[in-house]
Amino acid sequence: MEAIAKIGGQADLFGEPQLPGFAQAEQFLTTREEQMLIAHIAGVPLTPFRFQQWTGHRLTCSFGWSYDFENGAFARAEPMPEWLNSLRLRAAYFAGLDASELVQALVTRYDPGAGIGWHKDRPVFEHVVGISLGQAATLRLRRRTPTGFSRFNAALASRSIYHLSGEARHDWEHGIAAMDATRWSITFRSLSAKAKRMIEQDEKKS
Ligand SMILES: O=C(O)CCC(=O)C(=O)O
Ligand SMILES: [Fe+2]
Repeated sequence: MEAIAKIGGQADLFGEPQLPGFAQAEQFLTTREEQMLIAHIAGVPLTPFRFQQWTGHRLTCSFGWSYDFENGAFARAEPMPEWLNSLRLRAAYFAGLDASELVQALVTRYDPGAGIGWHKDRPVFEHVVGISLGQAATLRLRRRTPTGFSRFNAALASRSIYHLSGEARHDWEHGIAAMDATRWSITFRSLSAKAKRMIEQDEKKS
């Protein structure tokens, strides 16, 4: 109830509070698909997330495009592996996007004790579509108000999918509290108009 009051009183058919630009669905994957994806991720060269000498317990690998948090470099990365193809198609369909828009995939493993602090995704990206595997988590969102923060929490069940766009993506920060068992996520992203222009200009030069 608190969230409903705080974000302006919108609720869906089931009385669940709504945050504009945030959508999610449970049972997006079967348990077998979840297990297969986790097995594929075991073969991915994940590296610890690093930012200004701070190493998180979070391990990641980018496909398609990568953003280096240490030097701000945005660059082409390894192409997406084939095992992500059908997932990308389905994720795009869920988000109402064309699969060709989802040019980045970030594969993340959160070991026990790992989470992700408050942030907004980098401005080179636009849509964020995330799939959760393993331990359930809570995606926390917040937005500053004159007197404090509006807050919105979304349960990320294993095998569920969410889409961050518009207001939820641009105006709200999000984070995930540390979990006590392993969670994996696969997040697909599209590029922002600004990033597309930047790439076009770079490619004209070369
Ligand atoms: O693990 C997730 O579902 C989301 C993580 C996240 O916010 C990010 O990688 O930007
Ligand atoms: Fe994020």
